[in-house]
Amino acid sequence: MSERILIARPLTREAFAPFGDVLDKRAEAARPMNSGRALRFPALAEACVADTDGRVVIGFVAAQPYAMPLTLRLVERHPLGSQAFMPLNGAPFLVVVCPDEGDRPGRPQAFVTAPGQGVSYHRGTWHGVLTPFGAAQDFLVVDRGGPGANLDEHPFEQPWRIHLPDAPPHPRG
Ligand SMILES: NC(=O)N[C@@H](O)C(=O)O
Ligand code: NI
Repeated sequence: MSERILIARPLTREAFAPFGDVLDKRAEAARPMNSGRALRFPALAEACVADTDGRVVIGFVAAQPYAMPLTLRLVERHPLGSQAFMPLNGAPFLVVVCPDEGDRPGRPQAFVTAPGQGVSYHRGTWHGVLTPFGAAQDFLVVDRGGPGANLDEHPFEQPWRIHLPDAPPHPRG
């Protein structure tokens, strides 16, 4: 069976809207604060928890890079809360999401963030795990803490090979 190949495309708010929010201060009207010595971008997204036992937590992830093209073998979702990743450096990273089709992930969609962008997955969005490439990357993560099962995983019978844009699936020539 031939490989299933996907080419990632640049992340846009519109394309990502069914899956989550793009954290991008450029898309927000800034408000001056502290007597104008600082600018606040008030709400890039809203963190949510779906249950009273949950709470929103802020964490830190030091993530190792993945080789590209990525072999995507599994996606996951968090049914009890949203999950946001904001890189602490200006490097892009790979984001893979899937629509939900009858409680199973549909065809993946792959995106590459612009430098300085982060993402916040809506509660229950199927997504690949955090995927830096090229170099290790640190992230702030905002998601749900608390008791209960907040992780569903779905392994693919056949993996996907995900290529970065303008990286041909097969070398030319
Ligand atoms: N498990 C965890 O904190 N990370 C994953 O959910 C992920 O999306 O990378
Ligand atoms: Ni996750």
